[in-house]
Amino acid sequence: MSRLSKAEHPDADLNFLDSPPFPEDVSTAPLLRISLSKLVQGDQGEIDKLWKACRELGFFYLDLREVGRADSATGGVESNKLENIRDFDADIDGERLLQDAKDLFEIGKEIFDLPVEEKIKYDLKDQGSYFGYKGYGQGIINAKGTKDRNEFYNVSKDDILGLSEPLPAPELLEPHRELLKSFMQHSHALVNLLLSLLNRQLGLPCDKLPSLHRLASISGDQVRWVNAPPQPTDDQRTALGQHTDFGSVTILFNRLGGLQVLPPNSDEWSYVKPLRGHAVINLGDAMVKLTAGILRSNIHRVVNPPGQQASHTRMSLVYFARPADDVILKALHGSNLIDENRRQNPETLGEEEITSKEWILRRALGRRQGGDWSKAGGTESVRLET
Ligand SMILES: O=C(O)CCC(=O)C(=O)O
Ligand SMILES: [Fe+2]
Repeated sequence: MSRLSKAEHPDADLNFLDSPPFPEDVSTAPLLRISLSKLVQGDQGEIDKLWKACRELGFFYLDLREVGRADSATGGVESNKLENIRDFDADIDGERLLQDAKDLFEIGKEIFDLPVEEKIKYDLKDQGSYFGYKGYGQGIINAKGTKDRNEFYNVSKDDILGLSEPLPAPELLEPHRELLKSFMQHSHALVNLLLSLLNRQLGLPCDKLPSLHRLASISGDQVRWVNAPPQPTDDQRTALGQHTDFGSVTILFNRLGGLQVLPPNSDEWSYVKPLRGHAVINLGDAMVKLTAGILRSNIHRVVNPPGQQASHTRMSLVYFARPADDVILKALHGSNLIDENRRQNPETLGEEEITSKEWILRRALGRRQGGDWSKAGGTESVRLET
């Protein structure tokens, strides 16, 4: 684990050294930078920043550097500092997550390098599943049915943890199941830390949000690699159409730019500049529904990388945490803040009885070719003032 002092980690050092630079002259979104190290120490100022980020933009950077297993297991996340954080604290390890992500980027390249005939064997859409492969142009980016410009490979958490039958997968993934497991466990530990902190800010009964997201519950949690080769300069379009994420918390590792958000009260897309040593974290629709709109799931999309990065293949790695399959996505009881918001906004929020599983399937498959776009919408319309 690296043990560099802050002085050796100046902010100027946040660029990826092996990629062309992110341009200076494009507008970037004002994501707050939150320190995992401070969160695990229970620093109230940092927790306030997290709360603000989750309410206002729904996106933030999490600085994962300098947090190793030892910090969380012994000194950092002590139960007297952060109640509710017990069973998963030993898995909070930012440095390990960064290393796993780096290793998984290499595996991602091998997967996408496979011949298309091999990759499409793992497209499981016709079996009603969103796990496995989605080919280039097999998703749609708008109501007109315009094809996307990327490919995905999705791996189910339940498959890797042995909670469900293994899905068909390329042979080259087999030796890397332990790596995937480690990445999933460490990502999930972060998710639970964030959910515990939000649970407290919301005034929910102890452990409510984490209890809907147990690592061992059957859920739609998944790792996704996204791959987008450079687009011709005279024919560029959105690679991944604008959307909100379906689930609860998304942990995203990016190296090249291209991700854009539409900040609240703005009609201009802004880039999210990738920062070394950081993950980009965003909340999804489930958090909006469970909190009656207190938390925000912001619209985002992916375009061709900007500036000198445009001629490079863009790959990203994502962990999507979602509520357990059987959780009904309705406002939770037991928080005055949520009750108040529900009372104030009864018609915007709706109270549809839909389980997490149905919601994800409807949204994910609605954005595939031949899917029902009209049913693929998320919580974009829930735009409450904070
Ligand atoms: O590739 C990215 O930066 C974002 C991907 C994304 O938004 C998604 O897969 O939901
Ligand atoms: Fe997304």
